Amino acid sequence: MDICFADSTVRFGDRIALHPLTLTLRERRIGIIGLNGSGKTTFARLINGLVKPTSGSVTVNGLDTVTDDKAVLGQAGFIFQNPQNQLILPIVSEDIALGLKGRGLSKAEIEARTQAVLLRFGIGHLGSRRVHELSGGELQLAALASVLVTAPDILIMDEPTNQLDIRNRALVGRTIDGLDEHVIVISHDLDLIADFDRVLLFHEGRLCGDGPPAKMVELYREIAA
Ligand SMILES: Nc1ncnc2c1ncn2[C@@H]1O[C@H](COP(=O)(O)OP(=O)(O)OP(=O)(O)O)[C@@H](O)[C@H]1O
Repeated sequence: MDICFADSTVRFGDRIALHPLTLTLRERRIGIIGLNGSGKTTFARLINGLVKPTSGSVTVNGLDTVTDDKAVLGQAGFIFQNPQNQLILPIVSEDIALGLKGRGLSKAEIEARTQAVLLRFGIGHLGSRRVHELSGGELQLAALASVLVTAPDILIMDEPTNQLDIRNRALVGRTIDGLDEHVIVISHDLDLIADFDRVLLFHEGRLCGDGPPAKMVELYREIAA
């Protein structure tokens, strides 16, 4: 994985959501922390092209998020804060299979891959369930399966343990630990990112810390005080 921000900025009208930023990300587990409104989601959305830089550029494995936007979406999967908004078909397995449509795969191959990804996350029993009946933890795992079935190199998760109880937080944490993919996680749950390789700290639209988790959490507590 190679994600490069080159003097990238984001403005929404008069508001600067992200001040000029230049950095390269290569680590397998990257956490993003900071106060509400500090620019974390904007930064993460730049990676898969959901937000385009107002100036500067962002490239993912050499692909530009503006000019190669479709290819970038194939490299970087995004799991939104509310996974129920992401799962659009009523039945879990139908939703997972949806990501594989239009790729020239046979029906049998789509079914096999859907089943394989459900088993990978230990949620084979959820395949035939209705999305709106799932618990928060089950929804998070179903969303994970629906994104990872398309085999992205990078997975970006926006507050994956938000609204989860202590048991489901641990489950999602263990699941992230076991993933082969590169993972970038935005989180207010500081335990979740405690063992990550690198943590980025945002404040008022600027990257104000970049380092190991313990150090960045300490700096974050100073900023928040
Ligand atoms: N589409 C948009 N239009 C206008 N302003 C926006 C838009 N998206 C984000 N912003 C603004 O940009 C700033 C950064 O927002 P962002 O969502 O990136 O913060 P965040 O750190 O992810 O916050 P939180 O922890 O609350 O989710 C905020 O001031 C926000 O209001």
